[in-house]
Amino acid sequence: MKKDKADIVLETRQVTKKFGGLTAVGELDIKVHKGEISSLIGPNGAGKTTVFNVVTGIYRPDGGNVYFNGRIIDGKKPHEIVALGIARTFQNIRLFPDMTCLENIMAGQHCRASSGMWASIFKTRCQRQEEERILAVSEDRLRQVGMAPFKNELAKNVAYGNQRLLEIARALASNPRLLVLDEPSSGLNHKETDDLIAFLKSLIAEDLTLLIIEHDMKVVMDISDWVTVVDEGRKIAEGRPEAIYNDPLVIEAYLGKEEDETVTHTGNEK
Ligand SMILES: Nc1ncnc2c1ncn2[C@@H]1O[C@H](COP(=O)(O)OP(=O)(O)OP(=O)(O)O)[C@@H](O)[C@H]1O
Repeated sequence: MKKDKADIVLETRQVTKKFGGLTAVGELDIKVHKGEISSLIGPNGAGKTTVFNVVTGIYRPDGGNVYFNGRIIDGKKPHEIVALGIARTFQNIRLFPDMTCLENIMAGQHCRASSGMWASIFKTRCQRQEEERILAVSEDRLRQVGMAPFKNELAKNVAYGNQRLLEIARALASNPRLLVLDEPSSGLNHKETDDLIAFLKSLIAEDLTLLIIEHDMKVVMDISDWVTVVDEGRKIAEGRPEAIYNDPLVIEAYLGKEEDETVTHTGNEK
């Protein structure tokens, strides 16, 4: 299927990020199309998380640009990028363990109410409305990921799979157009992974676009419309999942790093 240029939500053009003498990402071009699930895959240390950190404003690239809906966004601060419509989750769960599930989602949203002496002493009407809005959105998102019954549970007391869902709910609460997920299935069992896949696919129906780092090839094959493969910071392949799965360069990149045991080929992926 031919891809329409006008549908590109996110694009990196010649993005480079170095750490001292190490080029973690080198002259990387990736495109993410609207309404699709794109996966970024590659062996350990290939540069995937660094790409995410550049896209979400944690790092400024040393070269190249990042475009979101046609506008350059590199150099912007992480919260500015969230405000533009990109939300993310992290490889390692980053929740507030001693806050409830609902509070975790609420804490992820910035109160935009006016500040100042009077506003800080008396809650202004505007502030109250903002708090009510945040509460409603947070409850909605908790419901959406099926975690409404855990609303008042401390985050540290819910199952690992639910903690991952909670992070996604928190990202969704900022009402993104692009959701960027770093290894969302990591640590999940088969049932949780299947549920997650179904849930992520359902987000596409909501007009969202997804960019995912994923190590489990079964998940990649099942979920992706488009796959970009990086190795040592460089793009080595991109295409539909079936083509990627059979690409000799990709197979070599993974087999060459077999000891990493990062890719789970089950044989049922096709
Ligand atoms: N803050 C940093 N300082 C120095 N080197 C870094 C930093 N972040 C990443 N690197 C290095 O950059 C390279 C790419 O790392 P990155 O985490 O982006 O890879 P990855 O593909 O996400 O790996 P994994 O699959 O293991 O998470 C690695 O060699 C890593 O050690």
